[in-house]
Amino acid sequence: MSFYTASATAPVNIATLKYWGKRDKSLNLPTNSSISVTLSQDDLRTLTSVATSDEYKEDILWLNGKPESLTSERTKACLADLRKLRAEMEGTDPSLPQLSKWKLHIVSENNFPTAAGLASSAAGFAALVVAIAKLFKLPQDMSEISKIARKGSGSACRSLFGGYVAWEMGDLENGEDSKAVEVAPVSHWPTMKAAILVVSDDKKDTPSTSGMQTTVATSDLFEHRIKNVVPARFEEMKKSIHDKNFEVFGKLTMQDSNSFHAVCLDSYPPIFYLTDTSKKIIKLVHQLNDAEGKIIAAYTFDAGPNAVIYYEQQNESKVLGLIHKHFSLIPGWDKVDTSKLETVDIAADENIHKGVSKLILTLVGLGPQETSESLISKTGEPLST
Ligand SMILES: Nc1ncnc2c1ncn2[C@@H]1O[C@H](COP(=O)(O)OP(=O)(O)OP(=O)(O)O)[C@@H](O)[C@H]1O
Ligand SMILES: C[C@@](O)(CCOP(=O)(O)OP(=O)(O)O)CC(=O)O
Repeated sequence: MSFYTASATAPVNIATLKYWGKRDKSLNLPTNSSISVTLSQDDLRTLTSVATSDEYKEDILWLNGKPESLTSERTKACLADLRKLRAEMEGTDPSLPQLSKWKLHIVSENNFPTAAGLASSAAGFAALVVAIAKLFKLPQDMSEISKIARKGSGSACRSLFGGYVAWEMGDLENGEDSKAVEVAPVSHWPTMKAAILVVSDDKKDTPSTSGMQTTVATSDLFEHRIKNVVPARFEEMKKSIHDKNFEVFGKLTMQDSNSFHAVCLDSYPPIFYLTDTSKKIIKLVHQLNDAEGKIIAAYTFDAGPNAVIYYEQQNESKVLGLIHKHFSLIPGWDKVDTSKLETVDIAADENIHKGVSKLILTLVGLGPQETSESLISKTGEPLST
């Protein structure tokens, strides 16, 4: 029996300029370009192992220990593209094993809640595509591979790079120019940190895909957003990253989160992702920035109520001081010497912590990594971990 295997890890990314709207649903082509920060895999990551053998009977995926369907059009599109690239290599070099014709066994684990608005689909599809690209020894660069991950989940294309990443929407109908590119590596601005307040890790109400479709079909504000707001913001945000200008970056990040949730509300029927707790957190961040007289913290919310608060290392004592004042009772403080945090005198509803289940403290991080750690046995079954 012939057996080949490879494993890769991939990070979560949280957009600071949101992707919301598709111009082509099957190719996952967006109506606007977007920007994100890749988060450290020490805290949030997917590990995916893939194996192929001439004896496997079917493609199988085990996600977090359970068999998961591989029949979705999106996953099929990713596997078909990867096999096509491998088949091209085999066509030019007949000595290569015919991996493109064999079935795949895939074992994947997320070290954080799946489908809870923490971008599991982004890390998941990025890890899947990178692991198979390694297995097939594909020569394509990460931007090329990002076009395949994009077909799995739009935001996944941005998880192909570390640091600061843009997804250029492109304008070709076949999507060949709709790809992720690096804006700047982690080393350019390594002091960017993120505090994630997990407001709910239940599965969310309106999935991103259907939410976007409703918005594109019904919101007038959305037209304004994609034509008049995002194009200039995309350039300004890239510049703020190049300049390491947190004041500009933070303001644009908060404005874009608000703009995205405004078009959700303007959809018909309206889509609500922010909860009362999310709104109270927004208010706290504005109060902190007002008290400082400048922007030192910036919130952003995806298609769910969880708050991601970006800040720079040099302001950690103040930003975490505020968060600790209100959320000291929730788990997630083990990495911090809380006695050293600044006392920040900003009041909020005394029960605000009850809406939050945990805190994840993380920072900007690297892109996908090949790893020798494997989740799959020689017989192609998940290894118990
Ligand atoms: N490790 C993985 N490997 C393959 N697919 C995955 C993996 N993790 C998640 N997915 C896919 O992504 C789906 C979850 O995507 P969904 O968009 O609902 O949630 P999310 O990505 O956590 O939230 P959001 O996109 O709003 O941040 C899962 O049901 C699964 O199909
Ligand atoms: C609000 C967002 O997080 C939406 C992400 O949407 P998805 O990438 O999950 O959508 P699909 O392409 O349909 O899989 C904003 C963002 O990440 O840019």
